[in-house]
Amino acid sequence: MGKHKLENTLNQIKATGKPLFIPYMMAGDGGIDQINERINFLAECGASAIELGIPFSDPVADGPVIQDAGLRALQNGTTLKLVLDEVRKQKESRSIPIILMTYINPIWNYGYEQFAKDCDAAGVDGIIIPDIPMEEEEDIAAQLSANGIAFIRLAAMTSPDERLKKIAGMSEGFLYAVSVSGTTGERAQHEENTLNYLEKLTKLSSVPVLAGFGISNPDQAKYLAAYCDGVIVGSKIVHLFAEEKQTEIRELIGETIK
Ligand SMILES: O=P(O)(O)OC[C@@H](O)[C@@H](O)c1c[nH]c2ccccc12
Repeated sequence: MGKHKLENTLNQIKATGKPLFIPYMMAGDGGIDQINERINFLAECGASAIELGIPFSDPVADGPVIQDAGLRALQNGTTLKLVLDEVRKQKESRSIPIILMTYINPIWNYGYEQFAKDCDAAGVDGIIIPDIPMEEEEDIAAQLSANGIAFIRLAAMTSPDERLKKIAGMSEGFLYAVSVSGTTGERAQHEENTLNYLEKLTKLSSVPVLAGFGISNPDQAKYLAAYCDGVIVGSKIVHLFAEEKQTEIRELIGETIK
């Protein structure tokens, strides 16, 4: 058994032989009252866990689709506090792990210790912070660890092997293998060396490895998932929710994990 519930849940799904599928959704896009509704919908579609984005004014890793969704969410008055309140309401009835994706600035404003406690109280299983370098993560890592929350690390294709090894060894819950160079968003195809990179990370990592960035259809998802444990899909899901194309979301997830 792994140290975190998130890792154990993902490993149980992995043991069924199906690829893991983690959809990303922007909290507050479509309204704050849609947060729990969309989480339930994605769970019912067969998602393995949910990556829930906290909108932020300066989202350096986000491509245009997610940036726009973040703007809409901010205009709806979405804040980290409101999202945690919503997620907490559903804690007892929720059957799927929740991972928060937030830049470090909103966590800093909230206070590291309070943030970690409130995440735990809301039943948040893991955290992704894309803009904190490994060298500066000690304080937030300590608070997350004290509250049993998995700190998911991001691996980059441009990192040398030594660094990848270190990141893979540190990641909790799963390892996020960023599979393009650049920001989030749909891509027609992935570079050929992505496959070697995923294979390498899968060998290095003791937690599940999921590929994310640039994936928007079941063929791409299955192609990459054959070299790791599963995929994360963001922009495509965000885009389909914004157009209220829930049926297409169901097909995308269903086709990938079938
Ligand atoms: O949108 P894409 O290309 O499908 O990529 C997933 C991504 O959106 C999601 O995981 C995410 C959204 N914002 C991020 C910032 C950093 C890392 C990851 C993310």
